[in-house]
Amino acid sequence: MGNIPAKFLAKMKNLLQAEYDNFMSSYEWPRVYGLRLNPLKIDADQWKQLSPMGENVRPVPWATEGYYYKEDERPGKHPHYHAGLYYIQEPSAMLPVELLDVRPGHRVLDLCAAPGGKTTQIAGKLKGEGVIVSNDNAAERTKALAKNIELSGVRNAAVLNEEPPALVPAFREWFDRILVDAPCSGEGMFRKDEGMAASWEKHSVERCTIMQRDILENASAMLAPGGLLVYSTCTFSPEENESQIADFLLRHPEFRVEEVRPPGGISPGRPEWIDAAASRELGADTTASLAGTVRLWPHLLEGEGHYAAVLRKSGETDSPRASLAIYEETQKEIVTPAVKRKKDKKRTEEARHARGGKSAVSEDDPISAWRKFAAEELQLDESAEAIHYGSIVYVPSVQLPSLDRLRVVRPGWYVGEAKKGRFVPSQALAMGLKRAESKRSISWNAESEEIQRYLKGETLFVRPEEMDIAQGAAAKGYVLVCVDGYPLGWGKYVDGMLKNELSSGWRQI
Ligand SMILES: C[S@@+](CC[C@H](N)C(=O)[O-])C[C@H]1O[C@@H](n2cnc3c(N)ncnc32)[C@H](O)[C@@H]1O
Repeated sequence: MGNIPAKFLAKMKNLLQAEYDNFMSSYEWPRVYGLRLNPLKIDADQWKQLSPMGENVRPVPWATEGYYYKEDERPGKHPHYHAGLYYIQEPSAMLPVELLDVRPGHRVLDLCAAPGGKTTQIAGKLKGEGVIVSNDNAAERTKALAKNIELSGVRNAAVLNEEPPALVPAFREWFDRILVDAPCSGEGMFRKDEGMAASWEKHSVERCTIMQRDILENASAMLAPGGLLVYSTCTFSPEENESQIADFLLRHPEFRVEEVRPPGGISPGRPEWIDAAASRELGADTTASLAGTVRLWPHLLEGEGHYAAVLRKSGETDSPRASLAIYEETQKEIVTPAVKRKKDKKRTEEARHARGGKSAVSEDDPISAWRKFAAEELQLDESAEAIHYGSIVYVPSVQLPSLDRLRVVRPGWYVGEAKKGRFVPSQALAMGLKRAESKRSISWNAESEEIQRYLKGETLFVRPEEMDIAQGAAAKGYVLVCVDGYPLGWGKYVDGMLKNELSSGWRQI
């Protein structure tokens, strides 16, 4: 680890004193690898029965669905990865969402979300109820974010590409839970990613501190009274951690630190590292409460360096929206045909805007095309209203506030596109379905040649009796192709041939 900046090492020596040598020894240790099971698809018992890998993993102490695996297992190459059964995630990075106390029905904002590790973890905790609004200000990175959401089969997410101040007017005090997994100087990642060490000077601590302050400021305005905000970084610098929270608490007396007592070698925050003037201004009790934030040290646990703080906003007691349906009812607008025409036109404009100005070709009534497809090809127990942006159809899980003037990547579950009077189902639809929700499906096991060939994009030859076909449905048509019963994508069956409909970006060449 010759390229760790000397300035960083000197700072750590000064902070850690007697503990410094121990800390430094962690750079010599091998990296650990983690994956998180996706509870929207599978639980631990089912996975262990299905996969030999399930026998060789160890649980991550602070993450319900987290496991350590050995590098040579290469789970990212396995068909179960392509079916979204798990997400590969650094073990320490699994903690912030565990602290967010997400419950089904919550409205959750993941403000700095790409590439989506924590968003997919949040979605698992929502169990399909409520909504996760997932935002990142880097347009390019929102592509990976949307793909990971789709891979995980999440139906109740919206993806935005905005600067936080632009979100505030639409979402003021709207969220029950907010995660700020902040851009940071990345000091905790030097062992995992040597590139982070090389770019440390560029992403200077000072620059990051200013960005984080602004992001937190906007996040606080979007949190409902009584709600929880978790702030996390993958860096050691006190300026981006305890001092950032101290500074926030000084500006926001309506927030307090909620003490974390996690298991597994996780350490308390270090109030003694904030500067004396801030400490005096905060007062002894609030300063001491910073010990209730947490640090993950690579020399004290199996994971990289992280920091997390849980902040509660004062106000009425927070609870999941037990009466969500009633609440949503009160939010519904009365839509007359004239209002609908106006809204459709506005959505088409938004779609054009979201695609960087390219014109969206609007087909004749994409919603009817979707409904017809759903009735003919699916067995969905859904009454949710679909919306369309041009020819593309989405199913939002709850009614969001108006997204006018926002850069919208996905306003809801992207189910497909109306094309010349046909409806073409999306990869996201396939991944979000359970096998039984498609009228036609076929499944092979993970080791089969058919699965390898399907993932490469090849056409397969199948007999109708190999497929599961709902009573009354014809053999010809869209087939949900599954591995061990979990969807991988679409095929189209005609006369003994299964044409491969796996989207090009999802194929394994
Ligand atoms: C630590 S990464 C997030 C990792 C992500 N939470 C996950 O678990 O996969 C920080 C992210 O913040 C984004 N970001 C930086 N500045 C931002 C801002 N002002 N508003 C929103 N996102 C921002 C970056 O593009 C980056 O994707």
